[in-house]
Amino acid sequence: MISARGLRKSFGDIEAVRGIDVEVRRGEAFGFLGPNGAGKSSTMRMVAAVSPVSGGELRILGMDPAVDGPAIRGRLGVCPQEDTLDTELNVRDNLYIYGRYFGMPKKEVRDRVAELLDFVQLTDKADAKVEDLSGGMKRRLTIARSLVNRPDLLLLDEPTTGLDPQARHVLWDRLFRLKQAGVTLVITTHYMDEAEQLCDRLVVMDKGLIVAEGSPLDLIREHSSREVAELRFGVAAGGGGHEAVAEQVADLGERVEVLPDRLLVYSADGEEVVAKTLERGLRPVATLVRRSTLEDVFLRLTGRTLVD
Ligand SMILES: Nc1ncnc2c1ncn2[C@@H]1O[C@H](COP(=O)(O)OP(=O)(O)OP(=O)(O)O)[C@@H](O)[C@H]1O
Repeated sequence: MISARGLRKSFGDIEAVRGIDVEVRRGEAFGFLGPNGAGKSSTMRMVAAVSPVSGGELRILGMDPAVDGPAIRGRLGVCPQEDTLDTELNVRDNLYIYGRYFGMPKKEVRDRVAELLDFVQLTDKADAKVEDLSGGMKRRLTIARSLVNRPDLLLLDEPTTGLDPQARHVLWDRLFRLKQAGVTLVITTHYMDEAEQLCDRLVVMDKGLIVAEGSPLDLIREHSSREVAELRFGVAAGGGGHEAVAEQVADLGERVEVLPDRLLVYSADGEEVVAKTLERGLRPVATLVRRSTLEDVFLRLTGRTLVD
């Protein structure tokens, strides 16, 4: 569906995307995971054929965006980072106008709008003003709008940023259903839980480059341990702070990361790390044992957290 080789994007001196290779296959949910400024949106805008490629090669649905931009845009669904709904129009008309824009006959658009309102669970809001919708409803309406032309490929730029947990879950459920219906999804996110929930495969981006690629599970297996023991010490406990304690527990795991407020000890058995820490007379004020996540993968590969 998408094939990129050495893809680049520059804005003057700023190199937002510095040569990336990506293959997105039909029917998969593919993610671009990375912190703010990693180059995800810049990549997405090139894939949406709305921002010219600065270097390398890009094919979308087998076409070259420099030549076939309008044809590509006609077959894509795009859900941008910011809602760009028409606040003058009600919910139904936001979809209707969009369908007409694609040149669909009136009757067909009306049927499609009804179908989409049902899909995004906004049928009872059809006559409501956009400004009266919650953030989650607006996002769902934006997704419905991006589906008007029955795209094979749907691009979602940070679909759940700013939504509360419940609204995020509702949205994830809708996206999951789209995937089941055979729509290829490309998602950018800086939420590792979103990437884990939705993506079959993903690339981890940092500073315009891809630093890792694979399924969420493979990436975790490859770059992290099974479990992580998080140890938080009081300021006085270690004398030299978490750095000093880190040296005393370094042999308990495969690796230790020192964050400003806690230590992360990577090991196959986190409970054992906690037990041995206590045996050594160290007294953390809080402990937590959890499984490794994509956040740990990102920390391992870049030395930073996704929200840095
Ligand atoms: N139109 C633009 N003009 C100048 N610089 C830009 C432009 N768009 C993006 N950039 C810069 O390119 C880099 C990558 O930005 P981009 O928006 O692609 O990252 P991102 O991973 O999507 O981050 P975010 O999550 O904040 O959207 C950043 O340094 C950004 O400031």
